[in-house]
Amino acid sequence: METILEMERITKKYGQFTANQEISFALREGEIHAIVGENGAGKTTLMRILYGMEQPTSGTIRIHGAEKRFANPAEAIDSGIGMVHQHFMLFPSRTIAENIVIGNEPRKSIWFDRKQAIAQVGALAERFRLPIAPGQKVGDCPLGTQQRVEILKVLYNGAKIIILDEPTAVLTPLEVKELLITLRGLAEQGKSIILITHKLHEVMEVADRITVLRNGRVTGQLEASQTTVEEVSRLMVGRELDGIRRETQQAGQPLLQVNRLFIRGKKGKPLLDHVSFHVRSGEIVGIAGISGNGQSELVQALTGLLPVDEGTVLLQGKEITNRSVKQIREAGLAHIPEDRYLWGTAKEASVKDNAIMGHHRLKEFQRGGILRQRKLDQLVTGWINSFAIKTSSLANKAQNLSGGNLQKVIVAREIGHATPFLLACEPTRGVDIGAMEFIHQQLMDKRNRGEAVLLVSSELSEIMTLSDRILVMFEGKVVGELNAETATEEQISLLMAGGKQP
Ligand SMILES: Nc1ncnc2c1ncn2[C@@H]1O[C@H](COP(=O)(O)OP(=O)(O)OP(=O)(O)O)[C@@H](O)[C@H]1O
Repeated sequence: METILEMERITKKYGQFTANQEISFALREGEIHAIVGENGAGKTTLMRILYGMEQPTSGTIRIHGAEKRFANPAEAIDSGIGMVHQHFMLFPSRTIAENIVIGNEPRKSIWFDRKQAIAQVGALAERFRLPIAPGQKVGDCPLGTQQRVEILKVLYNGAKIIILDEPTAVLTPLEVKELLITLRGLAEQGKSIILITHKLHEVMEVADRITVLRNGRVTGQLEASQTTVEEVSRLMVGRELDGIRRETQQAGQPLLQVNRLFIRGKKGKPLLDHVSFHVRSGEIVGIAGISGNGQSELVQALTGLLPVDEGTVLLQGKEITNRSVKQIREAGLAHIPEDRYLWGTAKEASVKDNAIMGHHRLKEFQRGGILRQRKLDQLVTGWINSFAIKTSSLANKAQNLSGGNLQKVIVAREIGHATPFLLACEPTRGVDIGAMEFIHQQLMDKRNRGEAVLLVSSELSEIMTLSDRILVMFEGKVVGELNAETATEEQISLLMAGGKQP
């Protein structure tokens, strides 16, 4: 296979900090090349340089042997590079076809030629075997379809090299399978794919080669068929992973009691349909379900972000139904939100301010109405060390942190104070395997201390590893409860898809 892209000795410095250190990387035509590495290893930085979003401090990019410099993404696109971002950049009120052709629309004299756009997009989708309905509104499509639209957009613009940044993070297990098949199909048709991901099993399934980054440097370049998940994770993390320690433990009294919660929906169907369950002290209860089946509404109802129409929520015996977020937190609830950017952080604020948010009101951190800065610095520095959060300083803006490191700030903030109850939503989304194991152990320790955790996750493996009991949600209802020790992935998947418990 011919080499299409070479990145040679790329270095990127932000002030004193080196995000990429002499990284060399070659991509062959028709290959899927995974780039893996811990949070903050420099994967996204390298791709932003390739896509013209950042300029390297030094180093060379060549395409088909010719040296290139991309001042902006438009220049990278002109050279056949496309990027599918983690957060989709689509117009929800526009159709699939309009989203794909935007910026390069077919025209009949000066007017947008809608018919032609639909025909072109339809033909493109067929050629690359990406099923979509060109006339459908993007806002009505599930995330898996929206991602296909992003891929088609990149193909429409003539990309030969396609960069995908954590593409499976938001997908259901079935959508993940479909995406991996799509990627193989694209590679077979000669496209070269760079895949950034933390999911090593997916890497093993789909990639031809793997480049491992650690602290901004390349620590390994491997053929996927000749390596193992264990070897790759050792190169990523620099040590063997331990596995998590679960103590046998008798669950105690119910800490959270949810009784017949009901939220009316706009289209007649309830968003939550008389949901009842409890979580006892010393227990992790997992909620499994395909996203969009009421999990988000349940979480928002429990945390005071969405009012409920009927039913009650009790925390440590005290009613918290329809109370304010502040009141609910004061009653003993901590919350790792599912979307770290929307609910979890203030991007413009410092790492320290983000880490103490919500806790700044605690008496121990105030004296005479003034924050005890030194004490707070000590607290946050302790978290930065124990969670291995990569940041240049406490004053660094949250938006400068890599996605996984920002997630660790949120987890530290919500676990750092031993609240009796934790609602953990997608707690390891976007974090590397070392950090994932660390966060899992923190959740388990919380349970082992006799506190309680409600875990909402789209990762079945996470639910199965951590939970004592598993509840499955479908169409706003809890449709099954399983003992995690005996439950199988097949049983849970069946319930998630609306099947009956055998
Ligand atoms: N604009 C910036 N200013 C200062 N530091 C930055 C900036 N952008 C990135 N960094 C730092 O560079 C390092 C590499 O970040 P990058 O986003 O490339 O990591 P990553 O490997 O993609 O991590 P993740 O898996 O968490 O997404 C991080 O420590 C990050 O804080």
